[in-house]
Amino acid sequence: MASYTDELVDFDVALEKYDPVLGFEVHVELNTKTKMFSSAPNVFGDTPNTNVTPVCLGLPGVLPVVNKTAVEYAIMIGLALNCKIAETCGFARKNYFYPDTPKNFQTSQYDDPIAYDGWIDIELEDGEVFRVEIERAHMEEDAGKLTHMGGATGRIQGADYSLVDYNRSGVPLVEIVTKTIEGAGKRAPELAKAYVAAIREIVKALDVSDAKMERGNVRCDANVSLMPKGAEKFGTRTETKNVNSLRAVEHAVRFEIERHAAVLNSGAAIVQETRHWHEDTRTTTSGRPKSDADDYRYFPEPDLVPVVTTPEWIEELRARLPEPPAERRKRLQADWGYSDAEFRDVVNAGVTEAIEETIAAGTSAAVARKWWMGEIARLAKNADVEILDLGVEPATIVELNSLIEGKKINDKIARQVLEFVVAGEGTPTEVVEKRSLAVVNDDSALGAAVDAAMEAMPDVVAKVKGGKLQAIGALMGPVMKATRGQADAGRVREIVLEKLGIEG
Ligand SMILES: Nc1ncnc2c1ncn2[C@@H]1O[C@H](COP(=O)(O)OP(=O)(O)OP(=O)(O)O)[C@@H](O)[C@H]1O
Ligand SMILES: [Mg+2]
Ligand SMILES: [Mg+2]
Repeated sequence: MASYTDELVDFDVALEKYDPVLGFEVHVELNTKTKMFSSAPNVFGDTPNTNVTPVCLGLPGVLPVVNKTAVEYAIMIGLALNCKIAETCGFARKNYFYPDTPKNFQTSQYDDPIAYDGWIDIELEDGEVFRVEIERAHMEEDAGKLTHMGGATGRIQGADYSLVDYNRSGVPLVEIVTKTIEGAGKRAPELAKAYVAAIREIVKALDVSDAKMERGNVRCDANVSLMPKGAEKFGTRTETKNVNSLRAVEHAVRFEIERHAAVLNSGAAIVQETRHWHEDTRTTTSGRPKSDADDYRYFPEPDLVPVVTTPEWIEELRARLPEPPAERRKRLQADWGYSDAEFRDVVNAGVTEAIEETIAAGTSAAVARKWWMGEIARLAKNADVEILDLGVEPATIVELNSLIEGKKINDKIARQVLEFVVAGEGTPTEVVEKRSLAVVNDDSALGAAVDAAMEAMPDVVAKVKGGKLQAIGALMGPVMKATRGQADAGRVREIVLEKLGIEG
């Protein structure tokens, strides 16, 4: 048994002595209507054990059938990752015993993955583009979901009993495996996060997965090892399983680097094993030992025919690929004329599509950003929800903007109108009507308010008469008050000048 230490070495100190090597296995759940090898529905969140057929339960005598759409999605993922696509490939049985796998094997691919030898470019914060090479992307099926109940910690070892939901059993997966990644140095945690974010972005853009990490649609196993600087041979890796958020991927890699360094510094050896990630303590704990040649007793699946891909089919699928997300982002930023910081904020706020739709519906890029990143973001923050969860439609922004441009309301009132729209009071135009919020620019109403203000402030009037036109500003307060903020300021100024017989 290996010796462990709870000690950690400071990250920067660790990296003075060691070079990290990384490798990622990302499982992507496909959003096909049915499962990988059966007609059971592939739906998240249904009552446990309702979306199951004898095939996903592995009952005796059943025969699997490959889901063609799942194969197409796997090919599309391969193409998006610049992989070669196999002309023929088959499935294999990966044998292991665990209650989440009723067949006692997982149908996967072994030495002939559908896609192999690819790469993606990852842009790091320092602007450097880091190329991550893809070893393979292969098809397989998901296991059922175990929920560990009771016990002191609620974790596997501490649980009193476990529940299993086979709805997830047989859901189509694509596992994307990177080659070993060297040279990231201190940027290893950042690269880990950026890599998984890029994969998520790609499968989302392809629309082959719901890509929600919190639902487990995209799950990352992070392999980490350290080798002394200058060494040629890689160190022993650990594999932290099922890291399910971008932040967690970053933290898990960082933690393992700090932990490996401490173990190595103490003179002990790293044990090749799986590790569990704990979000609450931001630490990993030991899972099960795992050798490279883990004896899964892989053998070809006898019940499935090989998958044959024709060049025509592949080209047809290639034609379905969307613009690569990274290129799309560059194009949008250039089209919209946003600074790097402005664009980054928009991306981080998750409103890129909303802004795109708002512009398409008829506003300038500047106006779209002003609303989404300004007032809408503020309302979302106050309500403690995501911006998109407020449910503001691009059409609402276009309507508000045209009300402003048509001088029907001013900016300040427009912000109030938006609040009422968000509260469900109707469209901007309806709110303006219902609440009588339109700008007051008819001269009789404004004239009376101006008269009252001038009468109340004779000294201001004297200054204006004396040529200090900027003193008119002082009259604006009472006029706005009299019109509940709805006066057309430009028209007020004109009326004052008219009344005093001054040429504007
Ligand atoms: N010394 C190492 N340090 C860091 N990463 C490594 C090292 N050796 C291999 N890796 C990476 O670990 C990952 C191994 O994934 P792979 O799916 O091939 O095998 P596995 O983890 O043994 O099997 P399984 O799919 O059953 O988990 C790859 O991304 C590989 O590049
Ligand atoms: Mg693995
Ligand atoms: Mg793997």
